[in-house]
Amino acid sequence: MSVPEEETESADPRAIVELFHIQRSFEQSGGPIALKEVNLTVYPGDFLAIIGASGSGKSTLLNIIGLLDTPTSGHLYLNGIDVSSATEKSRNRLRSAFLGFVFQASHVIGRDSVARNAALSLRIQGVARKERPEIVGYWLDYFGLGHRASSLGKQISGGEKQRLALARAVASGPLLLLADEPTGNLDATNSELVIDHLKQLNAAGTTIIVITHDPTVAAAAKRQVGMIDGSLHDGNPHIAEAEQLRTRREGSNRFGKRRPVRELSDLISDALTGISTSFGRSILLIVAFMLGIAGLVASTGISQSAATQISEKISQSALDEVRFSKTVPADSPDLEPVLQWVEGVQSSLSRIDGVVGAGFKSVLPEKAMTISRFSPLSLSPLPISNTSVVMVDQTFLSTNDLSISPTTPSIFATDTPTKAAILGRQAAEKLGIEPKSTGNSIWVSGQEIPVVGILTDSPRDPALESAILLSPGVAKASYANTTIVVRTQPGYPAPLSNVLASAIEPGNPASIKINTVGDLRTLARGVRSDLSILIGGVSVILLLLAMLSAATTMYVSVRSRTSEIALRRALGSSQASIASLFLLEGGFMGAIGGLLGCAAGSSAIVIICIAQGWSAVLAWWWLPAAASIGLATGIISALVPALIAAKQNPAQAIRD
Ligand SMILES: Nc1ncnc2c1ncn2[C@@H]1O[C@H](COP(=O)(O)OP(=O)(O)OP(=O)(O)O)[C@@H](O)[C@H]1O
Repeated sequence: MSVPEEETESADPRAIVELFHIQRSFEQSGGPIALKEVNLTVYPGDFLAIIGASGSGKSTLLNIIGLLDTPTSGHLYLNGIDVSSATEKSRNRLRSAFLGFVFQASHVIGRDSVARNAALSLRIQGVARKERPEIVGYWLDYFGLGHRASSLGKQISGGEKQRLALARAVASGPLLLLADEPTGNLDATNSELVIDHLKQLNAAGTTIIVITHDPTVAAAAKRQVGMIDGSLHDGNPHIAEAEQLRTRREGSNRFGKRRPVRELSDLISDALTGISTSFGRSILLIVAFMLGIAGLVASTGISQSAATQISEKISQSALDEVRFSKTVPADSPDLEPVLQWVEGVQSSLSRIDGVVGAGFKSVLPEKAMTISRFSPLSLSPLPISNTSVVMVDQTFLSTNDLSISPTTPSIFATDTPTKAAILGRQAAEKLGIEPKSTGNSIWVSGQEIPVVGILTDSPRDPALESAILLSPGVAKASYANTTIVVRTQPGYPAPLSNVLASAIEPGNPASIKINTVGDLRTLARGVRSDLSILIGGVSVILLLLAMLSAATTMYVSVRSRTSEIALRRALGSSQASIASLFLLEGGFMGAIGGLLGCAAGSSAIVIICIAQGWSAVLAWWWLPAAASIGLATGIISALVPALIAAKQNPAQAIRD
């Protein structure tokens, strides 16, 4: 923007507003040249009416004087300061310190009280909380609204709203009051009231520029200028007792100079009011965050509880158990040689110090046999699935602390040809066999096998409670995963694991794979992390969905609050404080969702653990962690809506 040197020098130090060759063109956005070479000087104490036909450029001029819009070229001075190229930040500060606005629409915030609406400009200006009631009280009384102070903005009449807009505009003590069609929406009586108030304010020292179609308003002003097609007519400077009036601004000056204070509590209370206004919308968002975070908490807690459970059981076995397995060649799947090998191993182990007993366990692949409750000949078989089938021997049963009802049967010895089955508690349930009933049998690959007992508890190997245990000989073949579980005296597993392989297979110790409990601990950790990855993954997806829906809802909310945002900007709110308002709203909803999610997730953990008979793992720090995650996700989802709100053009938004 280039301005001739002499014009810059000609700035009149007594003027409150000076415009030199101001142009505003909307040609780039397909619009007209709204202002052409406008020159205007306004002195303190002036009451200037700008009159003109619709579309002549009045609002554009007022927006430029009010620093809501920038001219395409020309120079603008406010109170002697060249603001033509002022930064966004100083324009905000100048608006808040020097200017008051009244628009055709009163832009009263319906959900806030009348007093809170009137205090908006003071909050933005940074007037301390404790000083506000006196100022607000004075101006509400001045405009005849003292008795409505605690009513909601939406409860007062149109005339009262416009007087409230006047109170809000002058409460911050502006040097210059800009009014854009202030009586445009009012009936004759209310228009008269507003005109009287404008006159009184001017008489008390407030400089006023009003744009209007209304001849009564124009007549009330001390000076009128016409606007035709973007040019001012009779816009010559008119000095109105400038020096006396400069010192006569009674109402605005009565409260003296104030040091601005940024009250965080204002931002917080604005954000909370925003949340409570659209209560239903806020509740839905909070529930969305709650579900995501409840899932995260539950996944952490359930996987930790499960892992603790497994670890406890493994720790029990840690002191007195070694497992080893031998790979059976795939081309020799016959059971007989395996059983002979097991017997040989058992007899050599019985000579080793510290060995209490060595049981045999072979997990049979599900596909190798069909299991059903009834004879496949009498009924079409309804094979059960997802149940592991394990072949075990007598020693395994007696050395693994199993609780079997009615009693531990002795017919599982490897040298006894008897075929029998013991059903894990959960497998019996699946097959429809009552725990206390006797004389049952099941069908395994077409042969009837009597059920000799129900396994009610297996603390060392909990997986057996959902398995079917068969005696040796039921299956025709053995399979690759045959394990010998050696129960030792306490403290023996470690030294034994070093010597077992060569004691059993002196010729080929490498064919024996020893599993110490340490390996199982790694397995338990693996189980825990797999479980938490699975549940945690689902929760993260839930949380992302919550963020997406929060972002969409907040975007809609920004769109519906255009007028409020524009008003705040007009009163001097910075882009950053508009953005922080929405970020804080998102953050609050996220944090509340996080706290509720923590409560819901912890309850889920407790319920699941009680049902499983586990001890629940809960930690106090989940509460602050969940609140922080909620806060962070809430803020992240509010980012885009907050940026959109902050970037809103106030001049455009006021028109909308
Ligand atoms: N953001 C914009 N983009 C394009 N054109 C615009 C924009 N703002 C204003 N205009 C145009 O500039 C011209 C002047 O508009 P302005 O609103 O200042 O007139 P006005 O005298 O205040 O009219 P009214 O009395 O009806 O409010 C109009 O032709 C208008 O369409």
